[in-house]
Amino acid sequence: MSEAVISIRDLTMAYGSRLIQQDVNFDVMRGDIFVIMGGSGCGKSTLLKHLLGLIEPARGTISYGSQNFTRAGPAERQALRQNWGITYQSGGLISAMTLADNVALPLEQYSNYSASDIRDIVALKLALVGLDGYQDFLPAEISGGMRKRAALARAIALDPDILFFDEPSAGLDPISSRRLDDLILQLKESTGASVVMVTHELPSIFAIANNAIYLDADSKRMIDSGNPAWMREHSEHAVVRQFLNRAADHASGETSHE
Ligand SMILES: Nc1ncnc2c1ncn2[C@@H]1O[C@H](COP(=O)(O)OP(=O)(O)OP(=O)(O)O)[C@@H](O)[C@H]1O
Repeated sequence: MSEAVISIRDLTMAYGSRLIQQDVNFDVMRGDIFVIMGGSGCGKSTLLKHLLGLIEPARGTISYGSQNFTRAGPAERQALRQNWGITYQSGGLISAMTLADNVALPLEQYSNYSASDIRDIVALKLALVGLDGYQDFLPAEISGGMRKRAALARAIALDPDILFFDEPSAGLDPISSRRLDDLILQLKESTGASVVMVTHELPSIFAIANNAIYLDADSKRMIDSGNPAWMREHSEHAVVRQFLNRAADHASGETSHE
């Protein structure tokens, strides 16, 4: 039976007096690969920052399971955060540290594993993302796609329940992007983690997401939610159908010179 891992109720987001989105309601269910969609500037990154507790809601609540995150104190929030793995758009690896040291960082910070256990876990996580043998490389010594995968290895170091991605495939070529999609899907299957992501990569949405919301910049409301493939055909909002049908155009050829 599926259960909600994140519940958003009547969420209004604003920067000071500047309203970004109002009355947003949705649930992320366990095992979802959930995508936050919408045109540029609609508030996708802002919503992700709310989910991570980096920005506080103007109104409404964010809950993780039965815990009200919005009202939680620092200790409770920290406990919840330890169940999250986060990869930022830039990757966020520390450039002066090897991949192994980067992946070891959260383990050293938040677990009680011994040094030798940490070495084993790091090797396992790097192998899971296809970076076996790259332990001693610095981030600058590997490709962009490999850096994204290394960041993913670090995000899964503590076996999180929820993985958050901000534009995971930004800046990647289509093949690396596809490989990252496959990896996210595979990790979701093998770890049972739920995945929440912001992405502009429309082909990725159809490849891996089962659930999504669409934030509309004009009305400043979440105007649709559900399975993206279903929404592409059946959304009652033309703007949502158009947004998702662009994906088919992108996926079907490289002929556009835009
Ligand atoms: N710190 C801030 N202070 C004021 N306004 C902000 C701030 N950060 C973002 N905004 C504004 O909030 C709106 C939503 O921004 P956000 O980055 O969340 O959109 P987005 O949907 O992620 O956009 P994109 O797809 O272009 O990355 C934009 O109009 C942006 O200019």
